[in-house]
Amino acid sequence: MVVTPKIAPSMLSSDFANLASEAHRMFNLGADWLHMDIMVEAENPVEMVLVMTVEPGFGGQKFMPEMMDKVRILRMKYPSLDIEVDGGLGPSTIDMAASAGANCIVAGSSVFGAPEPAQVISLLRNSVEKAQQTFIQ
Ligand SMILES: O=C(CO)[C@H](O)[C@H](O)COP(=O)(O)O
Repeated sequence: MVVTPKIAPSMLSSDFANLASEAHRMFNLGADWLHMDIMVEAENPVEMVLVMTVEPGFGGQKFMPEMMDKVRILRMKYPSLDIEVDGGLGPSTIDMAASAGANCIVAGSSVFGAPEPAQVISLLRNSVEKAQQTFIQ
């Protein structure tokens, strides 16, 4: 079973005064999900694991490649689990996360700060799909 790529622009990087239009804009540009930092208590079995690739709390931080070991181990053990990475992801870092096995990509500043956010969303998705081809072979 191959998990599908899910690209999730982080609303932390959006215009908070216009959240509804920012959300519509991202979906219209090709986003699958929107990422919002909300803490809740979970009672359900695990559906997705999030590996933070920056310190939680704010956008625009540097990607931590050392977190990819966790992603790799999780992907080896759980081939059909949604594995999300969050922080510092964009065109220059996505291949590290995708090749480690992440399929859900949270990206804030690289999407909201891009002149063409749709191109970044598409690039992130393509990178995950391309990496998944190498897993299948
Ligand atoms: O949840 C977050 C921090 O807690 C943000 O989603 C994360 O930092 C994404 O921002 P960027 O892509 O700019 O690093």
